[in-house]
Amino acid sequence: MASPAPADGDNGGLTDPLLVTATGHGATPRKAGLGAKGKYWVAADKAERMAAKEAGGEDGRALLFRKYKVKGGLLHPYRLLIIIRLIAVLVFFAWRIRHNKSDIMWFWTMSIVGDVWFGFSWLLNQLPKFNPVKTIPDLAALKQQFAFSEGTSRLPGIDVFVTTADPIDEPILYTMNCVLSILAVDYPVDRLACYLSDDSGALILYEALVEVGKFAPLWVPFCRKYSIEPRAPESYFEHVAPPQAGRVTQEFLNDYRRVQMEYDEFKVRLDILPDAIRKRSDVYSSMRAAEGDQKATWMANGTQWPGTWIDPTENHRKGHHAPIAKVVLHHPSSGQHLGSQPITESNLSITTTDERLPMLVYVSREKNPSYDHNKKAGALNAQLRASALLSNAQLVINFDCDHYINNSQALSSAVCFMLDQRDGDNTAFVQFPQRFDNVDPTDRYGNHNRVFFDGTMLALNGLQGPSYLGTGCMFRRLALYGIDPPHCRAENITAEASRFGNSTIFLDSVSKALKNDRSITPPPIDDTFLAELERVVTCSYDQGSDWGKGVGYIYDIATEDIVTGFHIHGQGWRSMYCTMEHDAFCGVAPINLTERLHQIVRWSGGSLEMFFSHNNPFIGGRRIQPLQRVSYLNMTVYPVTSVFILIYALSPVMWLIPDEVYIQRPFTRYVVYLIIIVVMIHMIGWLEIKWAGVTWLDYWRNEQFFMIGSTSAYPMAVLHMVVNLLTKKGIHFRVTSKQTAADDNDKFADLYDFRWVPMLIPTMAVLVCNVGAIGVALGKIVVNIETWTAAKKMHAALGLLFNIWIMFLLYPFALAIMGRWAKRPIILVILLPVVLVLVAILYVGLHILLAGVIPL
Ligand SMILES: O=c1ccn([C@@H]2O[C@H](COP(=O)(O)OP(=O)(O)O[C@H]3O[C@H](CO)[C@@H](O)[C@H](O)[C@H]3O)[C@@H](O)[C@H]2O)c(=O)[nH]1
Ligand SMILES: [Mn+2]
Repeated sequence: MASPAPADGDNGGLTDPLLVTATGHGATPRKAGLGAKGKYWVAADKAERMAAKEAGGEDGRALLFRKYKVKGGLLHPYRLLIIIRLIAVLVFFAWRIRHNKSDIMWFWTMSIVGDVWFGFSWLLNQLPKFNPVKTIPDLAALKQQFAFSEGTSRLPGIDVFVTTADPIDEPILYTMNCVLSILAVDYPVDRLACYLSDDSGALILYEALVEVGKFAPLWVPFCRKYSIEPRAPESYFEHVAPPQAGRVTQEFLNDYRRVQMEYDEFKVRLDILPDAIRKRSDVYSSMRAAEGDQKATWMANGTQWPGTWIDPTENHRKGHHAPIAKVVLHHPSSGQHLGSQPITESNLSITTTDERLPMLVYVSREKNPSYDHNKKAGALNAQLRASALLSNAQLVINFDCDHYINNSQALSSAVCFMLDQRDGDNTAFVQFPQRFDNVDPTDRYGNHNRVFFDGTMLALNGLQGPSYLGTGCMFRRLALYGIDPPHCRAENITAEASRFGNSTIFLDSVSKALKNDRSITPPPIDDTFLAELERVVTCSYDQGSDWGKGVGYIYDIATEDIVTGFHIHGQGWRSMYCTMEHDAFCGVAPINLTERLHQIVRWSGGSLEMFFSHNNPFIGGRRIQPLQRVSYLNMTVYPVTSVFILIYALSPVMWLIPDEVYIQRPFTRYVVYLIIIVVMIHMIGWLEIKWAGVTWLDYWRNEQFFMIGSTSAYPMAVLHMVVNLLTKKGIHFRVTSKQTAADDNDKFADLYDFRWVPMLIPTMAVLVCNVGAIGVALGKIVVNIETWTAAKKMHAALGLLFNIWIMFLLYPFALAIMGRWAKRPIILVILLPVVLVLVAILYVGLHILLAGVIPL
């Protein structure tokens, strides 16, 4: 699991998360010893450190992170190999063009186009990786410079946003665990606020938050007192070994049991919420039935819920309801809680522990069928505005509801980058890698995406910075507002209503943000203030302003993340990648193939949409560095590659043609050249996985999933895009289901739950085509073994190599269609040869039967 079991030792049984050395992620334990720096990295900021030391930190700011580059011994061969391959590819093209001999000329021409595209897209992908940089926060320096204790702290405020869109598809328990992990994070409570955006407008989510407000007064001090990790109770109780009597103090044992019991009760209360709300509503509604009221949904205080009702009616359904903003836990300085007393009067034996909690706010923006809600970006922008009115923190960070804080130091770590004396002020956002703890042990569908998170992103970190990836990313509020970075900011910027919308309080908050003149405590929350809070989350607020265009998260695209990051980079800001030895955040990934592919369609579709928008990397983003631009180009056009891959993968169909046909002559040479440049890709990949610190399995899964995606989701996205260009219809945001196959006994039940969707037809076609081709090839060999020349046998063998390679790449897909049978992959190993032999026999039989009729 995500965190190494820390429950032994004598400080109440817990270790300092910063000192944890054995890194772990998901179910696959990583090789120990890779450490923070890894053995292939060396310090890259010695000179800077020396200079800072000599200057004696005159500007009062320390170096708050360390920078590492890849060791010369690995970096130089890596770069050299890239150059050699580039030359090899060019030579290969020249050779092909000079030997333009083929049995099917149109196919030859197409394959040349395909090869040129492969070469080009490889270059787009490879060039930005020339100079990977790893940056690691120096928390000790931060703690030394900025006092953490309340009252004296000079740390900037952080507003944390959580988004949820559905209480069923996105289980409430996950969302509440996310919220609890935020409330318990190690950061000054008066400088932290948590906002939950609920796009379903369901009372149940609000009441679940109220329950959190009752359980948190126990959970948070418990975490603080014993330095609990992770601070999401579900993960803590489920995955961390329980303390054993005798090995920990009695006090810890007692507190642990107490908190665990209360947590179980908290879960029960969450479970009965739907029933409780329904029963209460029935009672109230029957009392009011005489007054002719509809069957409303009622809150505990006897008022009607302004959001979605259990029995939806006009103005009270998911896509149509009033704006709601409710403070669940007030700012600690106000010293009041919302009617909710902590569960018991006598808490833990927490005499010395700080019991205060950060502010917690529920927001459900208004919904109306006549407005476009702009999906997640719309929700985040509503939170951005609501939080500006209440806490207006300098920094904001957002989480998907299925992610939680796994390392309580994560927020402070991101702050290290923002406050660093080097480029801190020009850093717009700090992105963390995404980690998942529900992925099957061998990561069948490449959910961990290590090659991307640990390779590509470190590469970008050496340029202008990683792209924004949607969750676990801390922003500077001003950067999100579309303000230029300090190094190129105009003087006297004013907050205009035409740009930010016409709320005076909001505009005032922008001016304050610009002057960095904020107060820690929120304004008094009276009725006028609450009305304004709700007004900034109405549908119409965005209208006629720059929200979603140059202000806030960007609209009109299936994926707001890449484009929002692009826009910010385009203004000249930089970003930083924050890797921590003990993973900062952890989330849930779709391990079901169909769900996973839907997610991929959205991502790749969003990329293409970006390419065909004014945010196209060729024309947009005026201050983007050249190589960073190349990388954005790669991120937006990569799905196109799949069209060529799909054609190639279907080409073995040629085995069915009776004659010998060669796409390129001389064939043997062609294949040998091809093998050389393909092998070189993997040699580069091999060096890459070394510096990225990922395993061969990670690399291989990545290759496999790219093949599966290239025959399903990516071409689907391309198709979507074509339709989109013709009809102007965007891709629908289908929230990734967090639970499909429910099975209490099998954590990975989803893996074996296979559902057909049309986009899988090409994948199936490729599989059938390759199995058929290998079978027919075997048959041909049997029939012709006597007559074939050595050269011909060689050609057959080389052709087959390609087919077999495709089969290996499609292996996870083959497992997917086996459904539950895939629990024993051995079946496939037996079944496949049987099928191949059957096809071969069929071919031989047909050959004998029809010998005189048609030439086979
Ligand atoms: O109308 C909407 C739709 C989605 N969401 C939220 O958006 C988040 C991401 O949705 P999810 O279905 O979980 O998407 P994933 O594919 O798991 O998310 C990945 O891909 C998204 C981009 O497509 C990124 O924004 C995410 O951060 C990234 O984790 C969730 O918290 C949702 O509740 C909303 O708030 N409102
Ligand atoms: Mn998700």
